[in-house]
Amino acid sequence: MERNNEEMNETIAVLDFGGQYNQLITRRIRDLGVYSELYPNTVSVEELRSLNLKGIIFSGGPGSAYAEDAPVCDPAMYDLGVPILGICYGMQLLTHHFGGKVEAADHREYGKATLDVKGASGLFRKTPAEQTVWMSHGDRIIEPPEGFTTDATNPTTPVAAMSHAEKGIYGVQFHPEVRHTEYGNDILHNFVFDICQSKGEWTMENFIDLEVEKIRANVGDRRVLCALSGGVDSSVTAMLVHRAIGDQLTCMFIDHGLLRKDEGTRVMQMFEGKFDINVVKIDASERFLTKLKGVSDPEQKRKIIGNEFIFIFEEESSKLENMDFLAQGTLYTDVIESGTATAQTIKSHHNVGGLPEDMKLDLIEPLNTLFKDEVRELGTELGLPESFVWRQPFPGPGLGIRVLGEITSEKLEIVRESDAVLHDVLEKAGLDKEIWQFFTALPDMRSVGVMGDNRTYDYTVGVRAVTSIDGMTSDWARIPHDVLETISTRIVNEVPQVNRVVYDITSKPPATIEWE
Ligand SMILES: Nc1ncnc2c1ncn2[C@@H]1O[C@H](COP(=O)(O)OP(=O)(O)OP(=O)(O)O)[C@@H](O)[C@H]1O
Ligand SMILES: O=c1[nH]c(=O)c2[nH+]cn([C@@H]3O[C@H](COP(=O)(O)O)[C@@H](O)[C@H]3O)c2[nH]1
Ligand SMILES: NC(=O)CC[C@H](N)C(=O)O
Ligand SMILES: [Mg+2]
Repeated sequence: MERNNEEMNETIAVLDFGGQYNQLITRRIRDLGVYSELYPNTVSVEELRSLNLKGIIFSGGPGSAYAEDAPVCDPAMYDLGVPILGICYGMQLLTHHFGGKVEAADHREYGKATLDVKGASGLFRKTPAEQTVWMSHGDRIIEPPEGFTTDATNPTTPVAAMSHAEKGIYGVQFHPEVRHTEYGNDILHNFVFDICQSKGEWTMENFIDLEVEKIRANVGDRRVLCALSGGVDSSVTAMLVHRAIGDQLTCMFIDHGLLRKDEGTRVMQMFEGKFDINVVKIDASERFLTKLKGVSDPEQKRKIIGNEFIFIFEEESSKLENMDFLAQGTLYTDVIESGTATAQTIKSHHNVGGLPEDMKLDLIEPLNTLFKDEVRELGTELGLPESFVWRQPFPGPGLGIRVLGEITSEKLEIVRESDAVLHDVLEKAGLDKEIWQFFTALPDMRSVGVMGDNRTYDYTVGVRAVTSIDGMTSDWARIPHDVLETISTRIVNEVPQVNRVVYDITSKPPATIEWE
C-alpha cells in the first residue's frame, strides 16, 4: 500500500536484541498513545526509513557487547536523525559502539535497586533524585563514551544512565518497561514525548481504521474465510474483517472433538442471527482423533492439530470461488511463544508454530502485534458484547493439550466433565469473573485411593486457576480453602474414575498456564 510517511502512525521502533520482556516495551509505549512495534536487530535502515519514525529503542538481551559474536545493528541506524534509547544490553551496545568501556562485573545485579539520579537529563524529568528501579545484568559500563554524561549511578553500577543530548542518544542500565521500576512509565513518557517529540495520537480507533484499510486493499473483491472459535481473539478478528469487507467474509467454526462440554452448541448460539456474520460449523472430531491416536508428545500433538485445522480450511475454501484468504485471531503472545529468530520456542501455538509448510491460503492476522488486554479493548470499541469480550481464553488445541500424553475418548470425557464441575463451582462462588482462566488437566498417572471401603486405582485431576493480564506472566489464584474443598469433593464424587484432585500452585514463569 502506498502511503506517505507523514500520514502514517508515528512509530517508535524497538530493536530486538533477545530480551525476555521486549514486547513489554512496545506495549508500554502504545499505552502512552504512540504506535510501537518490535523489529529484529537486523532490520534494514530502509525499512525504518519507510515509517513515520520518531525514535528507536534498543532492547536488552543476553549478549555481552564486548564479545566477538555480540548482536549488533546496522551502524547507519545512528544517522537516521531520530533519538535512540538503549536499555540494558542496548545501552552497553551504544557504549561499545561510541568507544566507552563495558566489562563483566564482579557482582551481578538482579532485581530491585536504588538509583541516584544526578544532573538534568531530560529522560528523568519530573522524577525524584532517588528512585527504585529493576536491574538484570552481569556486565556494566565503567566509562561512558566521550561526550556522554553520567546521569545516574548506584554502588554496583557506576554508570546506570547516560546521555548525549545533542546526539539524542540515551541509555539506562535498568528496565523502565517492568512494573517494578517505580518511575519507568514516566521515563518512557519523557523519551517518547519530550525527546522524540511524538504527538501521541495512536488510539484503538486509529488502529481499527488502519487495519480496515489494509484488509480492503489486500483482499479487493476476493473472499476471506475466518477461523472462528467463539473466543475473544477470533470474534474480534471476524468483526474487524467484517467491517472491512462485509459479506465477502465467511466464518468457520471447527468441532475437533476437543471442545468443552456443550461448547459446540453454545458457540453457534452466540453468533446465530447476530452481527450479520455468516458462520458455518464443521464437525471433524473423527478426523482429528484418528490423527492423534498413539501420539503423546505435546509439540507433535500441537503440530498435528494445527496442520489439520489448515487442511480443513483449505478443503472448504476450495469449494468457493475466490476464497483466497484465511483470517485468524493470532496474538503477539502466540507468535513470541512459538519462537522467533531471537526468542526461544516455548510451545508451538497451533495457529503459528503448528501451520503446515506449504499453505495455499494467504493469512490475515490483524491482531498479531497486540496482547490479550488490548484485544479486549478493541472488541469493546468494535461493539462486541461484554460476554464475548470477557470470555476466558481457551486454546485452539483445546482439551487435546489438557489430556497429558496420549489422548483417548475416555480421558477426554474425564477432563470435559471435571472442567464443567469446576466451572459450576467457581460460578456459584462468584469467582468466575475474577479469575483470568481456570480449567482442569489430566496428568498421565493414576494413584491409590479408598472409596466406600474399597481400594481404587484411578486418575488424578489437576486444577489450574490463574490471574493474569496478558497471559505472558501469571500467578495462581488464591481460591478460598472452602471453595477448593467443594471443587475436590464434587469432582471426585461426580466424575467417574477420579479419586484424587490436586491444585497447581506455580506461577508463570517458571511454569506455563497450560500443562502442555
Ligand atoms: N475450533 C476452532 N475453529 C476454528 N478456528 C479456531 C478454532 N480454535 C481456534 N481457532 C483459530 O485459532 C486462533 C487462535 O486460537 P486462540 O484460542 O488463541 O484464539 P481465540 O479462541 O479466538 O481466543 P481465546 O484466546 O480467547 O480463546 C483463533 O483466533 C481462531 O482463528
Ligand atoms: O490458541 C491457542 N493455541 C495454542 O496452541 C495455545 N497454547 C496455549 N494457549 C493459551 O495461551 C495462554 C498462555 O498459555 P501458556 O502459558 O500455556 O503458554 C493461555 O491462555 C493458554 O490457554 C494457546 N492458545
Ligand atoms: N538484561 C540484559 O540486557 C543483560 C545484558 C548483559 N548480557 C548483562 O548481563 O549485563
Ligand atoms: Mg481459543
